[in-house]
Amino acid sequence: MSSYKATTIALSVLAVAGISYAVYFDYKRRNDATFRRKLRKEKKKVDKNVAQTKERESSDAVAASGVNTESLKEALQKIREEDSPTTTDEREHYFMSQVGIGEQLATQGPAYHLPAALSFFRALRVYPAPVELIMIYQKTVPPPIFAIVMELTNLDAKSRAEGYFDHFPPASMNVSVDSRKVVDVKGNVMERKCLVAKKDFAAGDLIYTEEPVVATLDADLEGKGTHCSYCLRAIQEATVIVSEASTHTSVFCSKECQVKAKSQFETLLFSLDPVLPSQLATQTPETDQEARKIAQTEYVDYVKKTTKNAPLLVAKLLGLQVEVEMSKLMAASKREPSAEIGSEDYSIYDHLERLRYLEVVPADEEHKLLSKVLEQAMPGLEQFITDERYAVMLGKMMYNSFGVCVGGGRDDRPASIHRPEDSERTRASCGTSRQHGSAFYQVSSYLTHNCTPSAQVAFQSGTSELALLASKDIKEGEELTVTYVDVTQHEGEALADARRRRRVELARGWRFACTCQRCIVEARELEAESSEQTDDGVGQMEDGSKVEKAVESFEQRQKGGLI
Ligand SMILES: C[S@@+](CC[C@H](N)C(=O)[O-])C[C@H]1O[C@@H](n2cnc3c(N)ncnc32)[C@H](O)[C@@H]1O
Repeated sequence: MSSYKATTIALSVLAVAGISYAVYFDYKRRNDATFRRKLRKEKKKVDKNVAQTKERESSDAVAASGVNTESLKEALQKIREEDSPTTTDEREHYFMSQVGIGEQLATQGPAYHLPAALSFFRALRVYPAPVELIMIYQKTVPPPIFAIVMELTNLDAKSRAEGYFDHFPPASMNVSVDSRKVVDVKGNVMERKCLVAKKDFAAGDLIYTEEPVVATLDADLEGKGTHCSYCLRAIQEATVIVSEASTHTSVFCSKECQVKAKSQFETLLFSLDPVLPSQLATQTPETDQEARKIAQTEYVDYVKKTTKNAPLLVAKLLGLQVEVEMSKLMAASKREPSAEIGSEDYSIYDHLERLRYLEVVPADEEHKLLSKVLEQAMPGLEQFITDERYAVMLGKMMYNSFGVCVGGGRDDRPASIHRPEDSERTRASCGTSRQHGSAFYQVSSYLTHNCTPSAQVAFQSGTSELALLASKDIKEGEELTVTYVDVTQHEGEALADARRRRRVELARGWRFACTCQRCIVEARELEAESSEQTDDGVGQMEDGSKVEKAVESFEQRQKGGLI
């Protein structure tokens, strides 16, 4: 039996590898660090292999295949423009036929190396388990062809990574992401990403509105019947839709919110309904309903007790990802949060991957309880979120989420049960202590902080929809900034105290020392005013860990009555 036939047989077995693989297929292909590590490792091996092969084969034969980076880029572009199969059946059929074509062409000599590799590459693009497939290719596809497949894979990954900010944010939002150099109080130059205006705005103008990717009510409001669990809107008792079966006691303001919540996270996390549509359900083992309910109840009890919102944002993001993959599988719905990004090539995964995050150590039980919920809903799904991945996702939500303050916020939010340094902080101009819930937004997560901001976040529609309003006249190309914390100088508060309060809050929540003009000017003023030490220790820090140390020492000094 030829090695090529072996490829077909091995692949036929793998092609029915199971639905759970398919569900997070795209996710793995794009974001799995192990996959990428393996790719790099494979590439090294392949480069070595190719070098040896090249020595063996006549240079004429290699040249005959006509392969160079430019021709590969051109071929890649053409493949991208081709229609991709959408349903599972179509994918399977497309996959098998491309492998078949690749095998045929591979026997035709060096002149056909490139077309053969292109077919194998097409098959790889739609295969649910790319790592396994590459390993099979490595054993069964002739080395020069395999080398081309790997080169195509690397070029594909590289160009996707580089092209992201050409498509994001969508043009309709009038903003773009830019890298800007900033100088801190010590004169150090740093670079950071920020949002800039793509046209002029007058003070008071609406710059854009943005729906959250995921949002969650504060724990004390969840299930109380006063706010919608999906859009966070305040609701009248008469209009409340109670989801009786929800283990999270969710309530909704409308049928629409209920339906969206159900498809995005309720089904997976807080219900006993099947996660897979009936057409696919036959392919997964039966789940134990009682065990599923217990897992959900334990998880809900935990998140209510911890009163932090980031764990639920992570869980809901997972729900959303499962829904997106399911929709793709079913080809039943085109809904994807990334549709706004303006290119089918990019999705929410690409966005999440690029976000910076806080390094956090999640409570041990938090990840275990969520894993159990996933496992009980769809065995195998828990593997989707490793310890490391969970910590990163949690750090991303903690670093990037906004506090939703409808109508200026509320006065009855329970005080945090955590130590100040462990209390969760969201970017909320009214202060996290007055918010109704937390939400994560794709575009707004790039808004930087300024103590005299150029824009302001508002929730005008009374829901978690974020509106960015110009606080002053803004010129095209100018950085858009908001306040992450309350930057007002309270009545009776000295300038130095107000400055220190907001900077400590920024350092605790986001581990940075604010470099804005107001902070710099005030520092100079305070220095000039008094010969006393005006530095709070927070302003001199260059990296997160040092900022944290400064905060600690600041707190100790505060406790000791030194400041
Ligand atoms: C909350 S993060 C999110 C940024 C973006 N989503 C990302 O992932 O790259 C914003 C970061 O920009 C930097 N930054 C924002 N405003 C700043 C300011 N006024 N002074 C210094 N650094 C600032 C800090 O490092 C801060 O943590």
